[in-house]
Amino acid sequence: MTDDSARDLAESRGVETHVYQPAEDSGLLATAVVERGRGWLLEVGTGSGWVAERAATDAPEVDAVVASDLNPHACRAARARAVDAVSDGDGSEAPAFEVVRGSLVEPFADGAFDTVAFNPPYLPTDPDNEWDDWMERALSGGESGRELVDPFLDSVGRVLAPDGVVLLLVSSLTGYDEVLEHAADCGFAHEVVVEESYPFETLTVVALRSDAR
Ligand SMILES: C[S@@+](CC[C@H](N)C(=O)[O-])C[C@H]1O[C@@H](n2cnc3c(N)ncnc32)[C@H](O)[C@@H]1O
Repeated sequence: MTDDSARDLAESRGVETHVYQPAEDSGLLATAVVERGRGWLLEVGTGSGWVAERAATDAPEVDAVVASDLNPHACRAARARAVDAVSDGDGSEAPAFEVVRGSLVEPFADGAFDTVAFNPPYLPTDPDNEWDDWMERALSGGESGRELVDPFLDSVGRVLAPDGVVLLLVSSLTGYDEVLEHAADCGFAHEVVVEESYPFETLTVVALRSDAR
């Protein structure tokens, strides 16, 4: 079977091929966001928008939520979720959160957010096995697993308000120590918010704050 016919079959059976659906990693990030999110919150790489909805509806210290993704299918799914999340869901009320299409924090102004949350694509992927679709963009962190995490850490400080916090999901598959070393090089101190171990990986959400405070 060709890749295209496999995809057609998956689509005709309603199997999601374009948008990452909530999984254990999403659940851990949502727990951290509800516990630690505050003020204006940006969720980078929102996928289905499920974490952003939790931030908008369940996080007591969060005032407003913006969700972003590079994937246009994800942006559409997240926008539909944001509309459905308000009481009548017919579009007459403001959506529960705003959705912006763009890469990492590029679309956003300096110092705009008190909290930035990210569950990045993190699986180390052999370049010969890249599969080149939106699901690859959701899952693959390139050869090292850190091809999105590193540029995110390099740029996120720009959009953080003074005293802002980053909530970043890190997998042991991506290299926990390497990610935290890069975060330290970018001027962040870290603290573990929540951690779970599974048969093949340990997932940790770290809170990162500028260590220049
Ligand atoms: C592991 S999924 C997480 C989805 C969702 N946040 C969750 O926890 O269920 C990673 C998401 O990052 C998005 N993504 C990949 N590259 C991106 C980029 N350069 N800028 C913004 N989002 C990106 C993918 O499209 C995908 O939706």
